[in-house]
Amino acid sequence: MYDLIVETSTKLPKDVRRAIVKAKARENAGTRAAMSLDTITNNIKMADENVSPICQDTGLPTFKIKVPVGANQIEMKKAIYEAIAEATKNSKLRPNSVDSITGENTGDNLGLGTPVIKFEQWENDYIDARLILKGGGCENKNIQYSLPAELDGLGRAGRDLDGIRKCIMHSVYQAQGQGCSAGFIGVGIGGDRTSGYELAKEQLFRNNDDVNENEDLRKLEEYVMDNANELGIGTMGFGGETTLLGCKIGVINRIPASFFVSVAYNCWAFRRLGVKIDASTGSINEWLYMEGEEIDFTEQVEKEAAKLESENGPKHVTLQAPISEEEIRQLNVGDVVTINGMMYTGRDAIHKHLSDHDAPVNLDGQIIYHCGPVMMKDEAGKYHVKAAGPTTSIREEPYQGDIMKKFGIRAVIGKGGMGPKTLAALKEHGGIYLNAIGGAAQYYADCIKSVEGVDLMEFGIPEAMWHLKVEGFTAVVTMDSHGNSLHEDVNKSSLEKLAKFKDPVFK
Ligand SMILES: O=C(O)C[C@H](O)C(=O)O
Ligand code: SF4
Repeated sequence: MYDLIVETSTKLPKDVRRAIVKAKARENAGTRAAMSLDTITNNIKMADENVSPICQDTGLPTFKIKVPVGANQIEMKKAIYEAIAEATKNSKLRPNSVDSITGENTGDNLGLGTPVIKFEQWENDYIDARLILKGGGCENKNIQYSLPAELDGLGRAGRDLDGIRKCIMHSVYQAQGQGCSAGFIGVGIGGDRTSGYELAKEQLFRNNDDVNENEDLRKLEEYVMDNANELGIGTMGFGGETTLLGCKIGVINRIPASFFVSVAYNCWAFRRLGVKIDASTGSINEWLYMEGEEIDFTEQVEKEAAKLESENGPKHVTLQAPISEEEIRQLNVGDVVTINGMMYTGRDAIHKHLSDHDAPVNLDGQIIYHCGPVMMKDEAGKYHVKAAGPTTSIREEPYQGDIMKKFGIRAVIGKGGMGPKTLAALKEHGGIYLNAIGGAAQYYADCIKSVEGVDLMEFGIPEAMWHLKVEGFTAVVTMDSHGNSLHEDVNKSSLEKLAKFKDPVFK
């Protein structure tokens, strides 16, 4: 179980790698989407080499285990709990289990409801154990439709295959870049609100290259894969050719009055693996999702480096805090910014705290990074960053603008963009929003040269305010101080494109 957890957190399965490489081939060199995919492939390679988490959000570990009749599930649960605690201690998982009401972090990923373990008996004599580590940003973009429904851009979605088609297209649109697109979706048709989502998540365990045995669903999967990319949302919501990397659809019966279509959205960092285990010895006999072509990311990364040197990319600016208002006003959406010097992490707990407390450090002219890192404390008590990509910024929308103005913060780094309240504050106060590449936790951890301090540790490791010294930390300006937002633009254009899918396709 320990090996399964470590491999799942640090190595993407082969089918997922192939989907990412295909996406790369579709993007034009030099575009934001291509640059993001370069960072993503580089990150996958670094996670392989460092045996460290691909993304800092190691999610809610969810195990699906098929056991021979008579296997002791109580003993197996105990083994899983032990392995989870051990993997957390060794920084292969971020401590991710928090009390829902107080926010207190248990520190070892164990607690009420975590991890999720589902057993099923079967007639075979071996154990099939599968694990998915699905992070919070993409989980928040799951969506459930109750048909009939009125959908933005698409109009009426009725209780038939075409209504289902509309729901699926809409689900990709509503996720925008916030679930770290390009993503994979699992769709569950039917059931109740619980079993529908369950079915949707089960689809994520299918091999991305398989073919649906149900003829209607096969056609629907192919339709979605052929058309969703036309929404133009692209990697990280930057615009681009690839928005969706996989679509798997399942169906179960429903009761007459209910008609649910449930969609589970998974980021590109699609961490799910499985093993076949000998039921008598406990040894691993086979790894799953490992068939087919192996992608050599080392070769990929070298090719990109050569390509980049020969190209004129977007405007490139280097910043070091404290940043002046004048420097900020010179930046525009699309500029690429490289940061050297200090930045401070702050996510949900910090933003709420700062809204009615003083800051523990002087934030005038400083940079806030929406990030909950994986940390390791060495024997001398010094912290080291093991994984540190951005978190979804929109959660801080109610606080961000006020906090920037209150403390004089000049730049915020996160992913997925922010809303109109923050955009107005950036204009009024002189601030920028920088979009880092979601999930690229190894890439950014490598840019962090030292941990200079930490405040508010009582909020737990992911939520504390870490003082980070960085070098060469690169992100894109997606909201500037002149009222421009790439996120607003992509949202608007993708809604227009969504409306093109209004007419019936499946009669
Ligand atoms: O919690 C995190 O670090 C990130 C989260 O998975 C997100 O996508 O926002
Ligand atoms: S940060 Fe992005 S890649 Fe990581 S778990 Fe969240 S959605 Fe997935």
